[in-house]
Amino acid sequence: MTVPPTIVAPSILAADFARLADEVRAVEGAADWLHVDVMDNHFVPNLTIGLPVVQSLRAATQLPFDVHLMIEDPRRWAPGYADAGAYNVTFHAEACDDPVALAKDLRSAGAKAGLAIDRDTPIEPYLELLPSFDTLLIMTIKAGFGGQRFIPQLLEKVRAARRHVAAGHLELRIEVDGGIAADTIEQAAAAGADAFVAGTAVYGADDPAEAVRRLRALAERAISGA
Ligand SMILES: O=C(CO)[C@@H](O)[C@H](O)COP(=O)(O)O
Ligand SMILES: [Co+2]
Repeated sequence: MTVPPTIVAPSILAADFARLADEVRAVEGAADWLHVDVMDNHFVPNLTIGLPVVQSLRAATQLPFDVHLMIEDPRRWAPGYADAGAYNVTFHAEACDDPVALAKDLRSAGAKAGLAIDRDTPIEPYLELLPSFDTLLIMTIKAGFGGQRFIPQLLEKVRAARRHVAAGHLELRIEVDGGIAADTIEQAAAAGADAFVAGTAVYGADDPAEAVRRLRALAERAISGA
């Protein structure tokens, strides 16, 4: 698989769940990854979908799945998503006492491994773990719900992560998630993010595929400094 320089990942949390396969196909050809938010009503106070839905959806699209686990006990559940064909499986640092061991399990199961950092979690303690990961997901809201307002102060974590990645020559995606839209994506890209989750901004648009293309163009313009 060729690796695009900028990833846009529509979050199906903002899609119409009664028409999920159609909603996914609406962004196929425009999106790079499909972001799948799994919530268990314990780690976050919201409940979404789980493994059976991901397994069924896997057959409905060619898009790589970017699974974002907002669950307790990710060591029990995360490898199942890799087995179901997820491209990238991201779990929260706050929910896991041995993130490096789980990253190894995910890679052994054939997936990329992602570490997520919620709004109130500092990034510094996790920087030294990053060589074990393929993706670092930095929440730009408090995890749990779509449609929240982007918190620009959280981009300081993105800047710190980008500096660390550059200094260590790490191969790591820095993904931002929460409130990413046409008026916020450029700041996130300029701070050093290169993967962008967007739920409301994509599925709330009249033309979701066009919304994805527009977001990517804005991010690429900010990254190139144009
Ligand atoms: O993980 C989450 C929410 O916890 C996100 O992936 C949201 O689904 C993003 O939605 P928008 O903020 O783009 O509406
Ligand atoms: Co998410």
